[in-house]
Amino acid sequence: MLYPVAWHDDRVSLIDQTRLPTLYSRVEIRRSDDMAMAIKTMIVRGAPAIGVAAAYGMYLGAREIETDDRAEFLTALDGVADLLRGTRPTAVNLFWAIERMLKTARQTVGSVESIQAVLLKTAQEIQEEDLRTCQAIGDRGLEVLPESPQKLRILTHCNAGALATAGYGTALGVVRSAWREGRLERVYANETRPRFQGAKLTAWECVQEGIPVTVITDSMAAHCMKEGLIDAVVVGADRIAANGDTANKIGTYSLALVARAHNIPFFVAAPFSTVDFNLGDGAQIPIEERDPAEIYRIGDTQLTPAGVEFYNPAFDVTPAASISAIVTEDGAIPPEQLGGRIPSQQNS
Ligand SMILES: CSC[C@H]1O[C@H](OP(=O)(O)O)[C@H](O)[C@@H]1O
Repeated sequence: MLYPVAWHDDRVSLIDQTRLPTLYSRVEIRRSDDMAMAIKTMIVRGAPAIGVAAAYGMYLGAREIETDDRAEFLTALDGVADLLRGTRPTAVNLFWAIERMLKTARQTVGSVESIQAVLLKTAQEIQEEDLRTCQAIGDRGLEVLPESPQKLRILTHCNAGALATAGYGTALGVVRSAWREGRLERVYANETRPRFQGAKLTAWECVQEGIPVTVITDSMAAHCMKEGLIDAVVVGADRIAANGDTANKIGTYSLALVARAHNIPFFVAAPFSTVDFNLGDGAQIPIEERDPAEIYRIGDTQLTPAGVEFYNPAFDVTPAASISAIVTEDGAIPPEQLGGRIPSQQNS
């Protein structure tokens, strides 16, 4: 099993996803500011993985606070939360994980040391919960994939795999479950400009497990669907509004429109924890804009002339009406029914 975030004795170990696929390496994180930087620079990325990393970042920050005074400790912990909140704005998992750690600290009676101990345990619970959730999503996805005598060809976008979660993956979790059950012919992986998460990360995960994978450029996806090469599209999510509108990697929206035009089922695979029931629709989802250098530079190669301007939104929002179903750990839900599933206390 692939774990992008792992706790070892006194530190967090992250797979450095900026070095894959050419180099598998792990970065050791001992401080909250280093964890914040790791999230911002996408050493660790993917909504659930970001939530797990932020939870450990909260513990690392709590460990740095040198006071025995409870009030002083909780005030300083708020500062750690602000540091981590400032990393990336779209993945809701980051924010609920931070809030859950803060709530745990406030509700824990006893010494600062005892609060710190509970915070580490809570971060580990968030990680373990996400792994179980992803495995459930993967298996529940089997219930909605097209029934076919032939094995399926599933198109996915970006990386919603083990690398983007505590392990196993959401969209790629569905792929893993289909592969395990002998229902998958191959994955078509959109390369996913500008950071190439599909070409670099999804393809790497598939190759590690012997899952046949065809990498295509984003601009080829519509042609592949039109040519009958794709049986289903399964993607992840960074934040889902209560009406089912879904924010995911830039390029997801156009995939959904083309899939619908060709009557190809389009599924979002995501844990309930990615649903932000505080947002009525997708227009309210904050969309991260990243460094334009991601567009104009690949390695040492400059792609554009001087004098041009850039626009680099990292996500777009797919309307609920373009989504066939949202596959959660509790099964597939028509997006329009999501609002009726508000949990008693979301991510408490
Ligand atoms: C399992 S959801 C992963 C989700 O996060 C990715 O974004 P990024 O690589 O920028 O963190 C992408 O939207 C994936 O679908």
